Amino acid sequence: MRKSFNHIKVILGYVWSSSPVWSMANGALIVVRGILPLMLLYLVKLLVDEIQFVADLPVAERDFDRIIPVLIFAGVVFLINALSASASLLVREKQSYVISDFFDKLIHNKISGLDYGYFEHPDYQSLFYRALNEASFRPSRIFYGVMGLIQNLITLTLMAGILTQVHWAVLVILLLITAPVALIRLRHSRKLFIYKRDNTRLERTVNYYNRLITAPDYAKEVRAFDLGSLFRERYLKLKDQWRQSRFALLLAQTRRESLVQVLAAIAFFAVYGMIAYRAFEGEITIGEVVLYFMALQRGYSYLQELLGRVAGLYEDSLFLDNLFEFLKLDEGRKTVATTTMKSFPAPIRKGIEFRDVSFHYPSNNKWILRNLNLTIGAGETVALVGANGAGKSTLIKLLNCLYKPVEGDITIDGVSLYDIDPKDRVANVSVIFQDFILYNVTARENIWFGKAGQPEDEALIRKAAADSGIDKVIEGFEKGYDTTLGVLFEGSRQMSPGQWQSLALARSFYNNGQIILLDEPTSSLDAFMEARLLKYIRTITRGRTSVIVSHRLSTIRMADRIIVLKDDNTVETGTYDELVANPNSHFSNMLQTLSDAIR
Ligand SMILES: Nc1ncnc2c1ncn2[C@@H]1O[C@H](COP(=O)(O)OP(=O)(O)OP(=O)(O)O)[C@@H](O)[C@H]1O
Repeated sequence: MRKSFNHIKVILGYVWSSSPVWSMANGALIVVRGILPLMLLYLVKLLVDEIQFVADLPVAERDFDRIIPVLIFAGVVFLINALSASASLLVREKQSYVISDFFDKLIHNKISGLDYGYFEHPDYQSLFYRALNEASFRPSRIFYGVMGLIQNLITLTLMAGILTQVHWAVLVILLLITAPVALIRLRHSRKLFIYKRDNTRLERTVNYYNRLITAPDYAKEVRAFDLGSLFRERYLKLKDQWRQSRFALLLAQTRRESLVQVLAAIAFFAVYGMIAYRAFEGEITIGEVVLYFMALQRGYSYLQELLGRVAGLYEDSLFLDNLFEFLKLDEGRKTVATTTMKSFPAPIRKGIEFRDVSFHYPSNNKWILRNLNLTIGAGETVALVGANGAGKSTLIKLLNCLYKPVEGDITIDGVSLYDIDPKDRVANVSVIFQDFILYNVTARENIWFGKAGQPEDEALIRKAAADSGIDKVIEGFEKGYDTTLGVLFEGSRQMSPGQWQSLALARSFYNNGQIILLDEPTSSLDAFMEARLLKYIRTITRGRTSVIVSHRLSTIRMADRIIVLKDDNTVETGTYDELVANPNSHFSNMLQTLSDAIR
């Protein structure tokens, strides 16, 4: 409970700091809307008593004008009540935008600063899923829950004044019949939280199959292998499993609640009976009977609402655990204080050095690289080769600081790569990953994203497109560089995988960094495009320090030097001619195996 209370306090602090004016407007409306129901009740009582009084007068003395002021007053209060309801909706909507923007920013900033490793680690997927799902709506709900609670408290306190006029015991009875339901709900909230936490994986699997069935990325293969019915079956089976245990929880709660509701109804009618009896005895007026009946009925529903809100708040605060757990994740990139960050060496004089680098992924202790020592000289172009799974892409990820070596260090001109200001590094390293992104934005933006920190440079964009050979394709579109690419949006134009790869290359050319990292840059290109591109890669890598991962001989031959990553975590390096001339080299064995296979 204490933890929940603290969570709520933190969220309210966030909300207040993000929107003090809207919070005050909301608060004022809450007070008004807390008092108005009671005023309405009193006006009904007043009206009934006035009507009764006038009706009891001899016919000649009856004067309807007596009732008119009360009617007008009731009308005004009614109008204020209705207007305040509309204003409250508007203010809530507006403030919910501010709250949602605030938390989106908090989460987006956090997620952008997180180490890349979290995204590839299965253990964190469920935490991300829960945090991102909960964070979107729980904070607003907590704020409005607290606001509603205050409104209920104001109304109930005033209502309690009326109800004690019937009998002091009425309040106790009301509390006794509503408290058990609230306790049942509190227990259910906790169970629901534990259920959701323990079943995140199941819920994610259900969503995964839903995506496999519905998302465009999978549509081709799902049809080609006729996987639709299999996935639908799995989806329904898992969803049913997920829903059944959730329904069982709800059923248990409903059973307990129903029992308590029966007792509540009995107590309720006993109090109604008491009021009716006092009216029968002439102790109270008909107006008072109406007032008490309505106050009792409203008091009961407000009290239920209030305790329901307490349970809701408790539930929301439990779920906030997910958000806070997520916000507490380490931001590896921030471990180096901004003041001690170094600049990227410009120009690079010595080159890149791997000093005793060992690496395994956080989710698996198997070494991918072990005691790796190698240098890539300034201005040198090396081809990184090796069998599938040898660790080539991993090495590219390390050079991009997506991971840090478990042991050893990678330096540029002696400066640890991890001490360099990330912004400076991004500006100096051009990269194309094996699994590059197909951005569904315009062709121009697709290229500009290579250096989005600076304004678009039209001439450079066109040059990068021409150098990667995608210019003719883009110019062939009706809207040229303004054409939205992909299949997601109306009026878009789709390109072939090879064309997308050329575009991704244009993006990395546009970045124009001192270091160029290309992970299988020509894997989807046809022989002509590849030949053309190799010529250009040779030009842009001249004078730049480049690492090119490739399985293609044509690309490998182009490099100044070849680094072969072997399965036993050792490396072999030399020029193409040196490695081929050495019959014992791993590289020449690879080539031999290849030519035997072709023969
Ligand atoms: N995120 C990850 N978590 C755990 N292990 C991983 C992860 N990514 C890759 N691996 C493992 O690391 C090893 C090296 O993978 P990497 O992608 O670097 O190989 P590669 O040489 O680029 O292969 P390919 O030629 O197929 O592209 C593989 O055994 C792979 O299973």
